[in-house]
Amino acid sequence: MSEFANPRSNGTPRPPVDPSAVSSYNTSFTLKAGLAQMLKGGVIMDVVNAEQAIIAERAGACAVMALERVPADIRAEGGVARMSDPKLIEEIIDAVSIPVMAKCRIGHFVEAQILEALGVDYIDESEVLTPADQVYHITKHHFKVPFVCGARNLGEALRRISEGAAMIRTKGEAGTGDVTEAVKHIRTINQEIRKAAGMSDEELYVYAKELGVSFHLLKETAKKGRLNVVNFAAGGIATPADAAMCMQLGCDGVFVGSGIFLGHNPEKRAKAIVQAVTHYNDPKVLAEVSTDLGPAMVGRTVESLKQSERLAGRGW
Ligand SMILES: O=C(CO)[C@H](O)[C@H](O)COP(=O)(O)O
Repeated sequence: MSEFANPRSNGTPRPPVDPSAVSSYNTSFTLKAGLAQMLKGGVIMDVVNAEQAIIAERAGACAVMALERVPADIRAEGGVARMSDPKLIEEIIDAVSIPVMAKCRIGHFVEAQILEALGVDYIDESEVLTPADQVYHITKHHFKVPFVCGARNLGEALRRISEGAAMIRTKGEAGTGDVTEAVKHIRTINQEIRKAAGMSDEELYVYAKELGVSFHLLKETAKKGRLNVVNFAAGGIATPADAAMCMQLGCDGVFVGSGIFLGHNPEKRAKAIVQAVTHYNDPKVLAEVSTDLGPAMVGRTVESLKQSERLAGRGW
């Protein structure tokens, strides 16, 4: 046995690492993360059919998320939630010119392969669907299409980025219409980045171990003072004020799912939320766009949810 052989292998020599493959990983990640930068300052809206997708596009959404049921309905109906029917996704792709995202289950790399073959612009490996794997997330570097993933804290965000996620969204508690968890996750990530930014290398090594992340990625994040990919807010955003609050807390944009098409007057609310994200620092505009929208979705408070009903705990 050579001195470099792995004692646990069957003796077959491991192929040497191909440096060009490593650098193409990096190039492709840079491209995918750059693509996500183009969504900055925008609103991504959940839509369940082509008609809603057209409303979202006309309202100024920067992208749509194609799915069969918005999170509030997934929550209400229960059962196993899976990738949507390709027919629905194709109808939505045909209906709009803005990017179309679609969700696969956590760890379900075959659903991701199918979504990539359908030509979606982004895949969301989402805790809103029932996880397919209790241990592993998808190795997103293996795909050409960019992925967005949810995170509740800096550790989760950096682990997903290491796996190849080109965009992060705070998880919030989807389908509730209650913005508290989104706010908590945004604040947690911000606080943890600030903490890392004040650390020496020795301290960062220990913090990286504590968070379960790569020292180099943590150091890069600390130096930048932000994630190295865009971070959108998601989960429970139901009003223009919710959306503007997430932006003022430092997010690059927002996802709105249940809040638009389960509220009254979806067209007006969709436009109002887009305006609120654009003018998030202008209370006069926020007052104007918040006026006369009709009732927001009824929703549920996060506090009233049983542990088993919480979606944000899925993924690790
Ligand atoms: O899963 C999503 C992002 O990938 C949803 O778009 C978002 O989280 C929806 O949450 P809500 O219905 O509470 O707006």
